[in-house]
Amino acid sequence: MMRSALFIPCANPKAMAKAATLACDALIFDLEDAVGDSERDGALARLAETLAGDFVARTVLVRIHPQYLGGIHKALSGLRIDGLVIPKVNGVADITGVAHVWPDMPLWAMIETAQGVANLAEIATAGVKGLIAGPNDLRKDLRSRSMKDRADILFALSQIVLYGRANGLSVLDGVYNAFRDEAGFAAECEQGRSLGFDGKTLIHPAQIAACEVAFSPSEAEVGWAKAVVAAFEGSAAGVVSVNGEMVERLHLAQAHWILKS
Ligand SMILES: CC(C)(COP(=O)(O)OP(=O)(O)OC[C@H]1O[C@@H](n2cnc3c(N)ncnc32)[C@H](O)[C@@H]1OP(=O)(O)O)[C@@H](O)C(=O)NCCC(=O)NCCSC(=O)C[C@H](O)C(=O)O
Ligand SMILES: [Mg+2]
Repeated sequence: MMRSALFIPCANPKAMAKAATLACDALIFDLEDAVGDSERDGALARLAETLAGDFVARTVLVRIHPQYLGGIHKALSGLRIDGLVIPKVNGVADITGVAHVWPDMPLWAMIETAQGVANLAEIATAGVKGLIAGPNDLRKDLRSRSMKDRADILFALSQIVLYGRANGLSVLDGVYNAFRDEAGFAAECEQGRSLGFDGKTLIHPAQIAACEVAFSPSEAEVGWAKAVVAAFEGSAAGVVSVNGEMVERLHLAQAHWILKS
């Protein structure tokens, strides 16, 4: 399960000091956009030091800057990293280039350019473990304006889910920039969950709790799942009725998935 994945800017000593204790599903240590050019060496050294410690989060990812991959590999190889996040993936070459330098490392592709969306079919079959939406870069590339309910990038979000699911990959929604806007964030989590995303990338620790609630089954979903399992118990029927609704065996599989989540 990866419901919540928090970006930690490696150039920020206070944020890095908090990383070990943050109770999100995944941490994404960022060496790309959250690090200024003059901060690069210090950020990398701080990350190497931090990765030597333990974390409450189950999964530790590093978002690389492809331009500096050689130095990043040299500084971090042998340290605990569960996967690399590749930003601005336009096509398969962006993935094979990283895999060549860092073989056997699980890779995640950020889909945040027009080319990335257009080439999703090849990116999703290039051996990556997951896809991550990047709404900020995507809007920049598309020259779109942020619209209500993300109407301007909805097609891309749905394509990310579609190609991810078709290839058995994890799919994470993009960040919500207004980190003090709790209601707006909750609504966007709800939308991401409804679109089919497994979880969401975050920029602030205050977003973790609400995100985990949104991407976990609701009480109503658990109630429905239990009722479906009960309805099929000891029954050989292909279809039954639960609370006035048709339920088929495909719903039983869905119910088991909800109860397992
Ligand atoms: C957005 C922020 C710059 C806000 O920071 P700040 O004003 O310092 O917030 P607070 O005062 O509320 O912070 C309270 C304390 O929490 C720590 N903190 C804040 N954010 C994080 C974090 N992400 N991880 C760990 N700790 C964090 C602060 O240091 C404060 O500590 P203390 O003073 O000791 O109490 C900031 O939240 C931030 O930088 N967020 C992450 C930004 C980032 O990583 N950006 C890159 C990834 S997002 C992206 O690239 C999108 C994608 O690619 C796309 O295209 O869409
Ligand atoms: Mg981006």
